[in-house]
Amino acid sequence: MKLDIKLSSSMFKTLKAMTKEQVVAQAVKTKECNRMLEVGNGKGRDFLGWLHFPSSVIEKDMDDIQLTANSFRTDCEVVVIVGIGGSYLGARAVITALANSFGALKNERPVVVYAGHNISEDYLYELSEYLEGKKFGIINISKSGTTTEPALAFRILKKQLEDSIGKMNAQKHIVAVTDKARGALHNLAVKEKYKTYIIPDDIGGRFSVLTPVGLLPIAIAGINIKQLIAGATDMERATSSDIPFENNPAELYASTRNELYKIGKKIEILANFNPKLHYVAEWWKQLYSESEGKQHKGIFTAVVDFTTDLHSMGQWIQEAERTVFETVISIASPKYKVEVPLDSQDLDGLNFLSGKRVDYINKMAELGTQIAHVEGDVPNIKIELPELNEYHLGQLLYFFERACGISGYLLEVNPFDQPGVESYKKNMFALLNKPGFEHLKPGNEIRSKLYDF
Ligand SMILES: O=P(O)(O)OC[C@H]1O[C@](O)(CO)[C@@H](O)[C@@H]1O
Repeated sequence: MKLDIKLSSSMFKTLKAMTKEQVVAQAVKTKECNRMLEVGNGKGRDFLGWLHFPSSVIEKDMDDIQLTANSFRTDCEVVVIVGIGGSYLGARAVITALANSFGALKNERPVVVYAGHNISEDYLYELSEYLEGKKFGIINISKSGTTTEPALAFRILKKQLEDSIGKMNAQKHIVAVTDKARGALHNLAVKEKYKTYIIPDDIGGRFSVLTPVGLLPIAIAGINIKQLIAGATDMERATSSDIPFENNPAELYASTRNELYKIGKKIEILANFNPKLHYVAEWWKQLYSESEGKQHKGIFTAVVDFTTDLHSMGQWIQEAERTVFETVISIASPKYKVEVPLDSQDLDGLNFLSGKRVDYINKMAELGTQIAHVEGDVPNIKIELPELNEYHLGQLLYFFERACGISGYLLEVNPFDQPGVESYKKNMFALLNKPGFEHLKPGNEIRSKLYDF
């Protein structure tokens, strides 16, 4: 088996703040954490379904997802993916990475748009306005089935679709992805006879991209889900605890970032040099911050798109508090070729680059950034993908999931819960007078200090 994602062989030189020996010294403990995932005797053990999910996905299930996707591709000009957090970011990550950046403007169909990931009235108005008169479908994704943001968006979009094509036809253009037995979305889907896909009980939202949660929207966007799963399955094998520590990318990454955390590098910046990776980073941000940020511990996760953000965050990264390290996702070969043309007048002074590929210039920017940041005491981990395609993206997603589980155990937290997310929800429900939450209403005195409404 070919393992295509590699952590840079010069990684230990670029850590600067610590040595290879320091990381290798954690091999035994890291492997123990990886085994805890495999044996299922660690914290959050009821949520380990993602661990062997890629290798257990059956062809028949993928074919069924593909069939549903094909019917949406044929029938719809626009498909709205409704969801938030882990019920949306994975799909958006893969679709943004692999679809043409200007597909919608080139009239490629269906256009995939998103809703339910915010509570903006203006966003919903503009979305409804855009959908007016178009053939559209809705994929509504929520494991709990009760999350306010997607439930609200779905209620509005469902009405628009029913008003436009009638209730019976609307039923054929709505799919629910949710729990097999519980939650408002499950009940609604049964009542309305929607086609439904199940999110397994033992897979939490942020670990669900390789289940129907991610696979259905990704297939609707015309992306090969079998290749995605093939990549993830190979990475499942490559990160098993049987693989020696120094060849095991998930163990190496988990161990390195935890050692950096211990020496005061409290912030991890995930950087890319290709805007197509922006949502992969957003997905990673949720994965690691919800998994590790608890008990007053955990690395703070931040995302930058380079070179864009070198012209904004670059200053901070180079010279502010030395509490950051950087993980760079690098794509070895781009899909297309663009060369800098020769200009006889050279008014812009760029002829020194003529004949060079744009990617070569980008790679020099990447190397220059790595050298500058390492010299500025920002340790640098590089994750290299040979190219941006379904297979390597499948590898990358699984790699991050596996490393996240290991890393959470190294930090001695439960990487599979998110109790802190409930606090804002409780206050919001109380403020909105949701039945059952009245007693939690923040006191008027505190409210008057905080809010002006
Ligand atoms: O799929 P659901 O239940 O709507 O949850 C969406 C997201 O909300 C959270 O529960 C809290 O942010 C995440 O863990 C999850 O990914």
